[in-house]
Amino acid sequence: MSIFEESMYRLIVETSTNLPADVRRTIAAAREAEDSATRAGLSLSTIAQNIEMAECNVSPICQDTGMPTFVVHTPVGANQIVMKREIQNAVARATKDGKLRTNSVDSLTGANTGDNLGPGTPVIHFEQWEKDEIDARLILKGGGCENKNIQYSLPCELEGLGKAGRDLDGIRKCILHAVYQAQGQGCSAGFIGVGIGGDRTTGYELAKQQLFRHVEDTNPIPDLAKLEEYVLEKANQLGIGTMGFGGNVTLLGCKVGVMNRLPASFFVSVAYNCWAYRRQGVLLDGASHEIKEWIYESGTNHPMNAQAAGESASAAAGGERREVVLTAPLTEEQVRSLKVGDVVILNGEMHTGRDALHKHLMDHDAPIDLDGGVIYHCGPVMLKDDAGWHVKAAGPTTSIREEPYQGDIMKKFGIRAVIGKGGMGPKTLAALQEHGAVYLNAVGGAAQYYAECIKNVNGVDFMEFGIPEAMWHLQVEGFAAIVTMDAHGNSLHADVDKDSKAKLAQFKDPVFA
Ligand SMILES: O=C(O)C[C@H](O)C(=O)O
Ligand code: SF4
Repeated sequence: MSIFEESMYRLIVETSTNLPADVRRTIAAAREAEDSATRAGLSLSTIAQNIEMAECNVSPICQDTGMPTFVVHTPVGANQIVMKREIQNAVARATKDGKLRTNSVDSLTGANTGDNLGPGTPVIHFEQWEKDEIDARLILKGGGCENKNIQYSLPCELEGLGKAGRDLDGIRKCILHAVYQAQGQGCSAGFIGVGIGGDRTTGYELAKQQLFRHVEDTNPIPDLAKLEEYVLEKANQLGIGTMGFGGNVTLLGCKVGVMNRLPASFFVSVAYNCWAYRRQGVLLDGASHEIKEWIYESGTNHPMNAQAAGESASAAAGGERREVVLTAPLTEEQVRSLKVGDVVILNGEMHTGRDALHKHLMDHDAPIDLDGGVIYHCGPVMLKDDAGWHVKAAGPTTSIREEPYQGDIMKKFGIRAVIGKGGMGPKTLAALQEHGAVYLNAVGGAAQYYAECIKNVNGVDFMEFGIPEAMWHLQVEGFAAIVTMDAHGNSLHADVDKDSKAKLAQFKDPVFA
């Protein structure tokens, strides 16, 4: 393997497994701002613990290692064709080693290429510059937060905020709205990159470029520096909180860039990144291709103090929060006794199922008996050796994508609990009540934390859907999640959405007139 390929491999592993210092400091500050006994506080403790576990296990912080996106600056005359091939080799190797999930899926057939290579993946942008070194940066941005990106075409009408015109104040409204519409589904608290101007394509590119800025930098354009500061302060008054559980911290960073536009177009493009904000970079010697320095300060010397705080949080929560230990399969009576806010500690078997499985089960039988069963919206990272399959990372995926199917499938197979993140909609809520089932919200991104609860892989069906979409039968012990939708018609997600929408309306009046 060439030195360049080896350096790219190290960049991938570091990005996927070790959150940099600036991101860690911001998450640590968020923990300070939340009462540790609240749902948001408990989730932040889990997140802190997960960050440390990922570094220690050298395993993915989150199971969704995203669309690997490289931005590489090379000296004039460097052979970019060879570099591209070597980056692809490094991606395939990191996938084989379980540092990246198999994330490249044929859009027409659904077939997973298995090595993260295929048309359009990974994304590699080259740029020449007049320096001797190579600057290679990588961002691993997952699909759940990518789905919460949004592009506004000004002027427009925004719910809660009214008219957004073609000026700084209209831009302000779009950005606040972008945070509101993401709710907890992109694993808040998040970071946003904003691109003002460009066309639809370059606007989004500019927004993503902002995610390569340092969290603690200051925008060189004074108006934008003020806007960034304003958004960070006000977005945190929306009360969406970590995972959309409600709380004081909703946004961890806001970076805004600007470029020229066409007279007819005025786009504001927003790239939403979850707390698992994985980006790193290396400066390589132009001749040897050895790593000279890392671009973002390493997280290694910034422990999250997860253990101590985690313990005190659960001790504090003990008094106020009902904790219910259950073993699957579950009975209707057990799940009907649960209420929003209860913490469920689950033991026994659960079955993963996401987009391909839900679609399939609508008009096919299940390969196993799901009566009283627990479905986990999860696409894990799995590795196989002589002893069988091992779970390398296994946090929840965004549940709302299964909204068209979930209620029907629950009733058809007698499923009693669904675990995921971000909550589900009115159709599922009605089915929970009618049939007797609950929705449990796990902490999004906490892929190492949950992987440790999985004690055995009992089996797998539908491997033809690819590793993330297959139905894994997992034996768990002490799997903790919070009831956020119960069988009595209550949904924490609906409540937080309604409250935050009312709060959004406070920011209707012009600020940057
Ligand atoms: O695909 C996944 O595992 C998770 C995804 O990033 C999500 O946030 O829904
Ligand atoms: S599950 Fe959450 S933390 Fe992981 S990539 Fe998706 S949005 Fe990010």
